[in-house]
Amino acid sequence: MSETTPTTPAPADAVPRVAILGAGGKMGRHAVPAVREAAGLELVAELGSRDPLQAVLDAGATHLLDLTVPDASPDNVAFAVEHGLHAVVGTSGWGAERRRALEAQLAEHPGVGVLIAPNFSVGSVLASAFAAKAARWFESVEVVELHHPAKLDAPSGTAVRTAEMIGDARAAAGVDPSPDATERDPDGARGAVVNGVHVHAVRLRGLEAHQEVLMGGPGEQLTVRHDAFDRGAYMPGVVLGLRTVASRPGLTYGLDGVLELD
Ligand SMILES: NC(=O)C1=CN([C@@H]2O[C@H](COP(=O)(O)OP(=O)(O)OC[C@H]3O[C@@H](n4cnc5c(N)ncnc54)[C@H](OP(=O)(O)O)[C@@H]3O)[C@@H](O)[C@H]2O)C=CC1
Ligand SMILES: O=C(O)C1=N[C@H](C(=O)O)C[C@H](O)C1
Repeated sequence: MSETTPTTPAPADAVPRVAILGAGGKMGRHAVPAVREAAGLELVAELGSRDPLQAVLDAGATHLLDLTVPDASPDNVAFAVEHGLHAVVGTSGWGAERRRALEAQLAEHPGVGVLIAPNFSVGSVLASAFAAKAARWFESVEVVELHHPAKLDAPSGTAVRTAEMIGDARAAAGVDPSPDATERDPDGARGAVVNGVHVHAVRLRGLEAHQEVLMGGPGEQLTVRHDAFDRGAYMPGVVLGLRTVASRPGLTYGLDGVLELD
């Protein structure tokens, strides 16, 4: 076993030495060549569910890329933070409670950066930002996310993030909740309600990852739609996240912060 366990986080100007967790998964199989070929990044470990987390330290990694499953991701990230590794997280399922626990841990490890990116696609991040900007001007807003049937979670992390942004923007603007005359919904046909926004999840063979934000006012509608057809769409965001996370200590939630869209 190696003695290379870093306890001091790697500085922002050091070349990130990246361990990928979930390297054999659908995202991981794209991320391995993307990281390997990216200038200024070094791929030091490709790990799956059978590998112990210690293998990350044995490889001398300074950065963890987590592309696993919602049940495993919090422990993986906690392990990284505990050992002074920066982490970029694409795995979904990072609700407010998990993020609060992570922030508490990060407060004990100053200098460690974690980026949780519900979506690495620049187009998707822009679509959510546009929708959040527009939503205050419409009476009604609903989110529909559509994914492949192997997806483990619902609603998608992107839809949750989008609804959070929309609900926050509408609240800040003092907009009334979307009118909704449904008093009884015994079968849940109106979907989940996230931050006051109805979110609907479709799982369908043939789909990859798609989202529509439907906004309606008297006599008009605006739809903001994004489609990811291939997991290659996420790789520029993955690489950008790995290159910048060390310069952002603490928790960054959403690639929009990294793209400086505000
Ligand atoms: N942020 C974004 O832009 C995107 C996020 N995602 C999210 O990323 C996650 C992964 O998606 P996807 O690649 O499609 O999923 P897959 O099911 O294809 O892959 C998941 C991988 O995680 C591995 N794994 C499971 N548990 C562990 C563990 N404890 N330690 C290490 N590896 C583990 C599995 O390894 P093994 O095969 O060895 O069991 C598997 O290879 C999902 O949460 C998905 O929603 C997806 C697309 C874009
Ligand atoms: O599982 C997926 O496929 C995706 N997961 C992420 C999510 O939950 O939002 C990102 C994208 O939608 C693809």
